[in-house]
Amino acid sequence: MVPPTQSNTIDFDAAKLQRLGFSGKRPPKLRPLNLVDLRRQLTLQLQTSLDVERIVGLFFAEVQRLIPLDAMAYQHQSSDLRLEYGSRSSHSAGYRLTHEGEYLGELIFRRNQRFDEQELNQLESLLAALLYPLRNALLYRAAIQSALRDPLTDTGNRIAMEQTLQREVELARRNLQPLSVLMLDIDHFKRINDEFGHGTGDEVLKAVANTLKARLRNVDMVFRFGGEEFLVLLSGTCREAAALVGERLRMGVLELQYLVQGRPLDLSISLGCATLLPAESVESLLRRADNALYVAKREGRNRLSMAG
Ligand SMILES: Nc1nc2c(ncn2[C@@H]2O[C@H](COP(=O)(O)OP(=O)(O)OP(=O)(O)O)[C@@H](O)[C@H]2O)c(=O)[nH]1
Repeated sequence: MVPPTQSNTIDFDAAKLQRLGFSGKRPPKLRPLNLVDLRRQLTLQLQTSLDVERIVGLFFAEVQRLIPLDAMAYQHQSSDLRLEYGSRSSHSAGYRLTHEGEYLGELIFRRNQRFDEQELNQLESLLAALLYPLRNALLYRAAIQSALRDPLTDTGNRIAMEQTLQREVELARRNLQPLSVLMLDIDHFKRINDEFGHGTGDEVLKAVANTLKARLRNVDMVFRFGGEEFLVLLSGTCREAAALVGERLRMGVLELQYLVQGRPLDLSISLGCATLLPAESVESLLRRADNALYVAKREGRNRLSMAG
């Protein structure tokens, strides 16, 4: 398939920035500004986006209209954000950002030349323009992430699964790369619930999900899409490699030492594996994986079955 050359979507962020005299394709050197003008301009520009990377990148570029920098780093661990701009250099000025007591991350400015007192004061003044937009962008990011995650197992939810699958299948086709999926289900899970209660059932779900994540390279590709059903998306993975991953996951759950009331609980999973065929739809891929899972269950559970 040929990649689209034209898009009908409008990037509102970019359009707004352009109206404010700031386009993504910036000239190499921007006109210097004084502190008051730069702060005013920053306040306007930083409000144009809810994307943390965009806001922090914009801040780095604009600050240099007043204060030369070689690099800047930003991190916010709980949001899994670590951004680096420019190249490492010897001197640094670091700030712990907070807004009304709320932690907003750490920002470090770097340069080969020491920062003087006046520059530090100016940096602090400019940082004030960053706080509100950054806080809003972090909140937005958290909201998006929680809308796409299953809170019990901290894996992707069904919406995330559908979005990611669609995107990855299109990419696989465009780049002529293989893609496989593993659909898996905990064996006799109903018995665990019936015998030990739903609380224990929930804990078992978490333990299985953690085992899957620990045994996979890209933990963002695990989705819980039904009660005790998970999907593992393996981009760039052919049938044989997917079978190896499936076996690794099966063994991982089998080896899980899960104790209930001091007694070990025997846990196992059944898996169905399907590899994307040329021109195949997402629905058909999932159907084949589901059929393979059904075969694994029918043939005795605790096994992997490959779709034809
Ligand atoms: N604790 C808990 N149980 C759930 C959750 N979602 C679904 N279930 C239960 O999962 C069980 C699924 O049972 P079945 O579909 O019969 O499958 P099974 O007992 O695993 O049997 P096989 O799949 O055939 O091996 C049901 O008892 C559901 O109530 C959940 O979020 N927490």
